[in-house]
Amino acid sequence: MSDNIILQTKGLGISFGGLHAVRDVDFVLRGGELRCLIGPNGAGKTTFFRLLSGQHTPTRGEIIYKGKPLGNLQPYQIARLGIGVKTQVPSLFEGLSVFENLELAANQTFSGLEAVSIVDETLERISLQDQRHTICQELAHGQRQWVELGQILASKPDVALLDEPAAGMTHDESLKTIEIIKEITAKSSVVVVEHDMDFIKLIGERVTVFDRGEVIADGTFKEIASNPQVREAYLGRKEAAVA
Ligand SMILES: Nc1ncnc2c1ncn2[C@@H]1O[C@H](COP(=O)(O)OP(=O)(O)OP(=O)(O)O)[C@@H](O)[C@H]1O
Repeated sequence: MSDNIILQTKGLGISFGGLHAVRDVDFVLRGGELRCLIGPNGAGKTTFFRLLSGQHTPTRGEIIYKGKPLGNLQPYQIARLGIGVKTQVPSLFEGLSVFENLELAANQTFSGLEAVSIVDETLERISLQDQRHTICQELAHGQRQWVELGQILASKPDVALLDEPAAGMTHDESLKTIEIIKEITAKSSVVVVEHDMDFIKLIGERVTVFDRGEVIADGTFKEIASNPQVREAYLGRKEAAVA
């Protein structure tokens, strides 16, 4: 892997009919990096995320993971290669406990006592030690999101793709979520897709901005917040201004 690049796209694109939802995207994620993807509604963030996770097949370009083209793999095959995904659609086993859900995730990579010890450690990191035997369907919204992030923590993938991990959370829950994401980054390179600017500002890491399917800016939050093209992309759609 040159320059510690773990995941890369070259000229990546997908069209739906005549609409270029993602167009000619060159993207580089390095080992240990936490990258945020933002953009106004319809910018192509989720579509790009789905291309990376195998939920969509590119119509152009390629995705290179650990130096090799991914090809047209199914999501489960991509997961087996070490790319963990948290989508907006809940993926918990509702009738199982928090512990059991985390154990299933840990067992993707670890077994026996090691897996159990990783689950214990994960319960602490997501602050749900007291809910270890609670059935997931009884959890509050924020806690469910944390169990899903805990599944990523427990399986320790090489790359973690997180789509709107703080959706529907209170401010305090979002702060806890940022802590968990930083814990994930200790073991995995992470991509976070998010439309909430305050959340991105609080994460305080490098940001890539999408608009109309293309990358229009890349840099620190401060850099992208003062970028005229980024401000135009947001303000032009009468959405929240970049703070
Ligand atoms: N399966 C699909 N078929 C047709 N058009 C699609 C499909 N998925 C996405 N699109 C279109 O592609 C464009 C990009 O959508 P996408 O959901 O990726 O944007 P986004 O940046 O994630 O926006 P949001 O923040 O609103 O979720 C939009 O115009 C959307 O309507």
